[in-house]
Amino acid sequence: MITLEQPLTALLKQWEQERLLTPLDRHFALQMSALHPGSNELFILICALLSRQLSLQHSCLPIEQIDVDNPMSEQQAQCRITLSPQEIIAELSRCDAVGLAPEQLDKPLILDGFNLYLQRYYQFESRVGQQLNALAQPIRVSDIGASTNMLASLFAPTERQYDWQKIATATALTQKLAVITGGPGTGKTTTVTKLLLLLCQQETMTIRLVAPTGKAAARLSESIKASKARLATELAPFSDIIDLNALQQVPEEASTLHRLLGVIPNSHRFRHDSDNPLRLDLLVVDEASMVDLPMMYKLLNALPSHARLILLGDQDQLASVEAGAVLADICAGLKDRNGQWSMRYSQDKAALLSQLTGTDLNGFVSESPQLGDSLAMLMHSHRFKGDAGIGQLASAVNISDLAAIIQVWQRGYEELLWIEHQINQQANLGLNALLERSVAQYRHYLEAITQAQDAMSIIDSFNRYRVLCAMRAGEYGVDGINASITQALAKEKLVNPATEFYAGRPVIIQSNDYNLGLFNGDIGIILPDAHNQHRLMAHFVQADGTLLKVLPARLPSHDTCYAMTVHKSQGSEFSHVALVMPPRPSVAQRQLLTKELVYTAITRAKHHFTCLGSQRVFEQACSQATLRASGLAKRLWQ
Ligand SMILES: Nc1ncnc2c1ncn2[C@@H]1O[C@H](COP(=O)(O)OP(=O)(O)OP(=O)(O)O)[C@@H](O)[C@H]1O
Repeated sequence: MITLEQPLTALLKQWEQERLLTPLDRHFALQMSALHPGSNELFILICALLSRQLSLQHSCLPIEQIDVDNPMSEQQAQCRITLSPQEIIAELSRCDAVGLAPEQLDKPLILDGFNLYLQRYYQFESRVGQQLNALAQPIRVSDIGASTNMLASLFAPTERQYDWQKIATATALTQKLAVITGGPGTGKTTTVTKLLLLLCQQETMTIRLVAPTGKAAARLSESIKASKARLATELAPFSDIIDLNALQQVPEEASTLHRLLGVIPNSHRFRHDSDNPLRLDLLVVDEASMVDLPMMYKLLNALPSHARLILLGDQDQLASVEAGAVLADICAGLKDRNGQWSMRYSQDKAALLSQLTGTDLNGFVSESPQLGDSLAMLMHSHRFKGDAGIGQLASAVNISDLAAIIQVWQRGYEELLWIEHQINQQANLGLNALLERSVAQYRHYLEAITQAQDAMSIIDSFNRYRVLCAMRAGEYGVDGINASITQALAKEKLVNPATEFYAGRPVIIQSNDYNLGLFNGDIGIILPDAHNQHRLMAHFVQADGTLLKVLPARLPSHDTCYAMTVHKSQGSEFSHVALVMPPRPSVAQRQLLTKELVYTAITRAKHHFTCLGSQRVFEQACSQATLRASGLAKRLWQ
């Protein structure tokens, strides 16, 4: 069944030392074996593999994907499974600890076809699938003529064959669940603002706006405010058809998902759940790609049965930090075999949308539309004009087109800068060049502090530039780059890092502190207090745009933030982004370097994108797509 070069317990220990397993993975496997006496070595190995899958953010272990000749993918292949996947399944089915879905759900492990789950993750995934399928139902439009007129006023005719923003608005108007996806600047916020305006004209409803992090919530508030202001002017000529007073009912304040659901201190549960549903009629969730599977489960459970749900996000961005890739799974059914996106409507939906938008959508009718009626994709970026370097680079990376990527770099756009690692015996000249540029960029906000400018404008100035790293640890990770930038700034006498908290030190919060109102990912700067110049306070801009001041000693766990991970940058934008990729990544680091990571970093930049890297590593990263094992796409699309 399994051949081993050493006893399995010794191998597990060795794999932990080699970092192929986490201590938790090994303990989980041993604990499962202790709880289920008589379990064989195959079972223990499979438990370790399953736990490792979860540590790597997969939702399950697809048995077919186990490399039986080298299940742990270690260099010396000291373990072999002598069974086929079918035989492994048969063997697991006989284990007391394994239940077969959908009947035996009271066992710690659940086998669903070829996928093995921890019971909790099976519950998350199957319930999220059920809830999304149940939500994806049509809502009757009472006056189609009036809605058609309003849509025509909201969206000026375009030269393009399809106005996807208009189609997305019509989709969300007529469907209880709407998922509006698209890259940066494709108009997700503009579209949702128009939709909310339309709905607010038709009925009074309680609408809530949320995002996964405080930063993303603050950005959503800002975008909705800006979008409302633009609409008020743009739509003035149509005031006979559209009641612009309804714009006032469109909310501007966005909160975090945690705050919406109501955190219970020291508990994984929230105040709102199926027994105590949220009090709202419509919920908009921005940056939905950041929402992980357990969070989506809790959110859907707390949604009242009558409520509409609108998910906004970019399905091509990095998947959530925790398990799952819910948004990508929701969108998966729209991708054909060649990787091209295409809509997938039922006959009725295509007819209704065609009528409402005046665009013939019958070419997108599918015999098995599944979730397709709830999906809308915005395919045209208004931020990156067709010929702009950042937009072109992002698109080429997104489809892993190496020839196009090289061409974009070679065209020499002013907004793109490539810095190659140049390591000699003394130094890395590439790194030095990046540090020099970072000093020049950060100099602006640090000089603003000496000029005693107000905290808001200092924070604003700081937020124009950011260094992003692929990982935390190491010389080219957040830790190393932060140390190097601090040193470079100190050398220029722009900061004095002699003490832990010095004027100008930017900090990023690493955990939630509900009493202080500070959340994981919040970024602030240590500055002299305006009321007492001798006292240093950490200054943060909150989701509602107001300033929060906290005594540095009271800050929850935090780090310096001249550089931050690409993961933590999701939901933020900067005028200038500099991405640092390691020159010689280890095997573990190479797994992190994916096209989604590079794409997310590039699309955080509004005007300039710099990359410190080596061409080979950049190309390898762009060729590697994130794969998250999950059964959700199948539950939604088959
Ligand atoms: N149909 C349009 N025609 C012209 N400009 C547009 C259109 N839609 C959006 N824009 C502009 O494009 C910019 C981005 O729009 P918006 O903020 O709605 O996009 P988004 O997809 O939400 O962006 P992000 O990725 O930043 O969240 C805004 O300046 C907006 O005014």
